[in-house]
Amino acid sequence: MKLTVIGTGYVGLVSGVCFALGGHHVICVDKDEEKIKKLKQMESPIYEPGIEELIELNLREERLSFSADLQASVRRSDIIILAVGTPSLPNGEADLTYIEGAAAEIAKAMEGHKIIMTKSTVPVGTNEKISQMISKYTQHSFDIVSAPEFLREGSAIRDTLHPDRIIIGLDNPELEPTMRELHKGFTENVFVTDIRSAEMIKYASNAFLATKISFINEIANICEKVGADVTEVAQGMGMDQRIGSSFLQAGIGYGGSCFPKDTNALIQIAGNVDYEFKLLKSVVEVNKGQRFMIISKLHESLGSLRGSTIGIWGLAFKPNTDDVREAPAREIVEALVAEGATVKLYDPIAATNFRQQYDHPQLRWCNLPEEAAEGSDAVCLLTDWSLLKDIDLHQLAKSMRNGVLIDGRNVYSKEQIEGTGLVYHSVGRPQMGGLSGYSASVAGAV
Ligand SMILES: NC(=O)C1=CN([C@@H]2O[C@H](COP(=O)(O)OP(=O)(O)OC[C@H]3O[C@@H](n4cnc5c(N)ncnc54)[C@H](O)[C@@H]3O)[C@@H](O)[C@H]2O)C=CC1
Ligand SMILES: O=C(O)[C@H]1O[C@H](OP(=O)(O)OP(=O)(O)OC[C@H]2O[C@@H](n3ccc(=O)[nH]c3=O)[C@H](O)[C@@H]2O)[C@H](O)[C@@H](O)[C@@H]1O
Repeated sequence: MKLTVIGTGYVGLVSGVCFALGGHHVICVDKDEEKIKKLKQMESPIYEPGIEELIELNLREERLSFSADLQASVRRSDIIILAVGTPSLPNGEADLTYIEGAAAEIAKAMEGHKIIMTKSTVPVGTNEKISQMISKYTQHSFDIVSAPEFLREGSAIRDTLHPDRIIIGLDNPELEPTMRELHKGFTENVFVTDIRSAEMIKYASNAFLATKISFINEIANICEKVGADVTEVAQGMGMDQRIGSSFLQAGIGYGGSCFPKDTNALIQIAGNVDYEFKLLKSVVEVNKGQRFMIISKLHESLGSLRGSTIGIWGLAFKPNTDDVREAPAREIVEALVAEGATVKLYDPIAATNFRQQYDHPQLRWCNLPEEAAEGSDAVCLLTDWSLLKDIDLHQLAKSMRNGVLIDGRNVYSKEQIEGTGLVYHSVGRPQMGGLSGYSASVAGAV
């Protein structure tokens, strides 16, 4: 089939590349000409493991091309896939400006029948609005399909090629065979439903996953007070198949371009029909507070942070991505700066993106985790990059001014910490190491 994918972000680029791998002819379009220029040189504008190899393979086999010309690409394709951003407006609602802009352009380009498939996450009823909008600009016939995307950044290619399920929302049943054919080879698990239900499945899924995270984080906070270990609790809970073991990893809360935005959007979708989604509001509140436990734990160990040096390991909202949108690191670093700390930052991939969004004279940029730790009073691990698991913790303790390690993602085991001399705080697990001598040394330094 001939496809145009509009938007070469995390969803559009990965989908385009994977559809090309499935044997379709794909044009990936973006209005950002810099991105298109890079892509034509086989350079990915986003960091996603494996993407550049697949771009190269598909270009070589002439199934994939890149273009900034939306209208010409639409004319050459049968199926147009919308994968543009739907960021949050200040009131939490989804901003549909990019969707509307792209829809208008598609309509103006149409010279015959097209199938328009929405992969962007859009509020219930949006596909109907897209349909009305397109009808305003063209006399040609078209079909609308809602095909929400469930990939995760960092494992986007695997998630796309082997999804748990594919959701297809349509109101013209004749489209079903074409949609099954399009996704052939990815999974047999294709669930066909109406458009509004498909739109809702996307928000409900993200909201449910966010709820699991806030739930386990509250359990973690209680564990700390009653002397239980949340990793043991989560493991024991997860053995019940009705609960499942995934998304029960306690930590500093969820970030990223989707959970924060989509939970707020669903609260608004409910609010627009006079329904107060109380549970989801609490999930969001719990998540907002959770990241600041890093600051409380620093206070517990160090007292005032004025004049202290704090190392930060991890700026991305999760490992294996360069995405810093809504990363918990941002608010934590800002709070440390406001409290008068010098902050030494390290991230293997996301530092450039973070620095473009936030920089300050109190920040020091480091190329290695050891560099961020050296001479610091405390190190806070905010992203569970796998390379951090193998750090020599004995050496770490020796290189720091005060060996406080705050592990916001429960990366280290008790065995790894024992004997290092580190004062170790994690989330929902017992603290290890003493505080002796520390408070006195900070008091002396201030
Ligand atoms: N990032 C993720 O992991 C996931 C995102 N989603 C949803 O997919 C959608 C896209 O998300 P991302 O890929 O993260 O966005 P992104 O912001 O990384 O990429 C969107 C791209 O669309 C381009 N664009 C905007 N308007 C355009 C137009 N008229 N013509 C051509 N290009 C245009 C932008 O220049 C940008 O490159 C959002 O609705 C998001 O909620 C869904 C599942 C996963
Ligand atoms: O709609 C979207 O954009 C996507 O949002 C999430 O994917 P993503 O944001 O890429 O990453 P996740 O792996 O879900 O992690 C999100 C956040 O939750 C945190 N998290 C995740 C799992 C967990 O157990 N605990 C936890 O704190 C992560 O650290 C991260 O900050 C969903 O998992 C995808 O299915 C969905 O397609």
